Amino acid sequence: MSTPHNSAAKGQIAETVLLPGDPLRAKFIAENFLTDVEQFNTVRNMFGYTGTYNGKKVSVMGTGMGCPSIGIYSYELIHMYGVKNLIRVGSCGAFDPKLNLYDIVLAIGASTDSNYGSQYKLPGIYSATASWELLSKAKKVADENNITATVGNVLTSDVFYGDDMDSWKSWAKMGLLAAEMESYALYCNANRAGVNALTILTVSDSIVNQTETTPEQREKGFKDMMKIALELA
Ligand SMILES: O=P(O)(O)O[C@H]1O[C@H](CO)[C@@H](O)[C@H]1O
Ligand SMILES: O=c1cc[nH]c(=O)[nH]1
Repeated sequence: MSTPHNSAAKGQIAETVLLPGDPLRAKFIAENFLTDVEQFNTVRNMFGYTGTYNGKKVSVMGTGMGCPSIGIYSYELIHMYGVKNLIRVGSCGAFDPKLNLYDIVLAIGASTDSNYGSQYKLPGIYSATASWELLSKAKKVADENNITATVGNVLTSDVFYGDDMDSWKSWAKMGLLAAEMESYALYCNANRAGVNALTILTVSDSIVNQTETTPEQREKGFKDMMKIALELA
């Protein structure tokens, strides 16, 4: 079997899949953290791999950027490939001044300016939330490994270069920690289907402090994020 976007055969994808936005980050994870790696997808260069971590089968696949893109890939992973645990490993821009570069954020919920949730025709506004099972385990792994991980609400935005570059301040007033572009759609798809999803983010820049990571810092932060995500498999 295959889909318009994924050439994997049924059974080639593990029940737990790590989902970076960048397909090259998927390649990096497969090459540096997994053994016995098999590539299952190259369609649109959205690389997907399955391998082994600590004796457990785990997959990793890029999602692209934004709700429509992760919406497609996560839907297919859940409904066509039987994936049960979807763990986004992404970067974010921090609103909270207490967040340092390459700190980890565990997104307990995602607020949004996206219209993704309108498809469900709900009589109100949906709060998209993470799997408690994955979230509590991720926090435990972080604590045990002395990794600073802040749990909170994030903004999933449809825009990276918004017309109003100060709009983040209104979200920050509501306690949101950081901005990224995919978690709301991921959580909607997972919750609608009754499977588990969690977003783990590395702070790649601070919108409030006007700072950004060097490549070296990014590498360290991203490694912490991978460690937490892979321990959930
Ligand atoms: O690093 P990734 O996972 O792509 O995540 C963030 O980076 C991209 C924007 O540069 C958006 O996809 C945003 O969510
Ligand atoms: O500022 C940022 C950084 C990463 N990802 C985003 O969506 N925004």
